[in-house]
Amino acid sequence: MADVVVVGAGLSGLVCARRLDEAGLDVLVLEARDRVGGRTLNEPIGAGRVVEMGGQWVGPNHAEILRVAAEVGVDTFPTHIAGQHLFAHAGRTSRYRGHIPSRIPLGVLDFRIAQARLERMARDIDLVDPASTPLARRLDTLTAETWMRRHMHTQSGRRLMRLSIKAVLATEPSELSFLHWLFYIATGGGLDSLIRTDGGYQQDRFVGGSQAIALRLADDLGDRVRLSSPVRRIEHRSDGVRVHSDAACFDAAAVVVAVPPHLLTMIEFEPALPAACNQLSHRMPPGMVTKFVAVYPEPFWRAGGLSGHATMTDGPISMTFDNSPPDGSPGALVAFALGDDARALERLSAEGRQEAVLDRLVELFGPRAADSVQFLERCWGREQWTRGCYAGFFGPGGWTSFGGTLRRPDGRLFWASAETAVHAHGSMDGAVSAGERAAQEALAAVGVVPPVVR
Ligand SMILES: Cc1cc2nc3c(=O)[nH]c(=O)nc-3n(C[C@H](O)[C@H](O)[C@H](O)COP(=O)(O)OP(=O)(O)OC[C@H]3O[C@@H](n4cnc5c(N)ncnc54)[C@H](O)[C@@H]3O)c2cc1C
Repeated sequence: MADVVVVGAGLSGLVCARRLDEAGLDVLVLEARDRVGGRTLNEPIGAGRVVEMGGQWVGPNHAEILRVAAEVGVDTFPTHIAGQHLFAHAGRTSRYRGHIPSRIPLGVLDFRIAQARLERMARDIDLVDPASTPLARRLDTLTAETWMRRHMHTQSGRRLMRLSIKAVLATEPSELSFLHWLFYIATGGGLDSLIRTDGGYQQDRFVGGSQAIALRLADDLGDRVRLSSPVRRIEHRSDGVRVHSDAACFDAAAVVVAVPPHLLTMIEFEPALPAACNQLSHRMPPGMVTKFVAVYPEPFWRAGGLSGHATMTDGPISMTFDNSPPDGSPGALVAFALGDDARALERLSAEGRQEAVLDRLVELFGPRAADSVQFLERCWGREQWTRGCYAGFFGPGGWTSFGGTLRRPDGRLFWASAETAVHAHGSMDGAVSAGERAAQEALAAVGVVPPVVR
């Protein structure tokens, strides 16, 4: 019998298990996939180099993931951003510097005024319980799209704001609760912090790829991590839990479920979860993102004075970055298809998607972009054990009806995952802090430390 079973070997579950292990508990991690890391994933691009197909960037305010990376000996390096960026809008591509394209001054002004207003409103958000923010219900029943239509005055400004929302949450503003958008701005330390490279969320990457952190955490835990062990059923009683996976069935004093809320529908609970918790699992859908990486012998765009970063308001991809390894060899461009664009690309064959993405890269970076030596794609909506990314978000009414159950323990059941984080919600940093918090709760439940005061 283990003290605690952790379901899911993403960053959240692995960090939780590490803390429980450090406290002297007997811990077991059950992972559905045949690998660890969940939404972080490295793909080889030759000569021992990798690119990240899942979460990859960290910013200066991501202290939790940076601390864990340092603990397991994974360094960071700056995202390559030197040079001019590209902005493709209304059929024309132009160059710019800074982090907002300046070609459409009225649109930029409209965007900046809206940003200031959003950041003012975000300062009032109660991060621990957004539903108790003043006027929460009113904010929660609006979509971000409705707010933009009411409060922004130019089509180009709205297109910039739509692009920012898609880039940050991988969802359409029409699907998103306005309260969730404000919460996300607050949890990320402001809109600039969310969209910036220097000084923001995209500032740094991990040497050897972000999945290296999960791989090292799992190495340290050794055979206490069981792969290919999807958890199908959890029986929970006042004196313990029984966790049924495809591999075996395990008894423990407590269980930490470290999977995103929408995947709870794939686990049977006995007795059934409270109604609000059951419903929450249907009310926090993930965004939709397909990530493409085109690999080249060298980062040829740098010689032309380009950074490799491009933003586009008219699809089929919305942004690109230079994703080459630290020494720039080989060259790699990462491209993101987000929300409806990613859904539209799913209707094409793999060859059709590759052609559509490379054609767009050629329009942006010139004919050499057609000559990729390797082309990778990862549609996270197609992944059985993820089903969409970057993270779960709330649509209209979600926070005020279901937010209160997001991380509330139920007897011997505890909840982790990036979606349960207060700070840097939905990110790798959030995954780590949620894992640490759930570990503290589980330790209190088995009597190792006093209960956590929330
Ligand atoms: C394309 C993409 C880009 C992103 N970009 C960034 C970024 O640049 N910076 C950033 O900070 N974040 C980014 N993110 C988000 C970040 O990767 C995630 O928030 C974080 O990795 C989530 O960790 P987690 O442990 O909470 O969840 P997950 O990584 O999803 O881990 C959950 C684990 O549980 C397993 N599982 C699910 N169901 C079961 C079951 N029934 N039984 C057993 N195991 C189960 C899954 O296989 C998975 O391994 C991105 C994500 C994606 C996909």
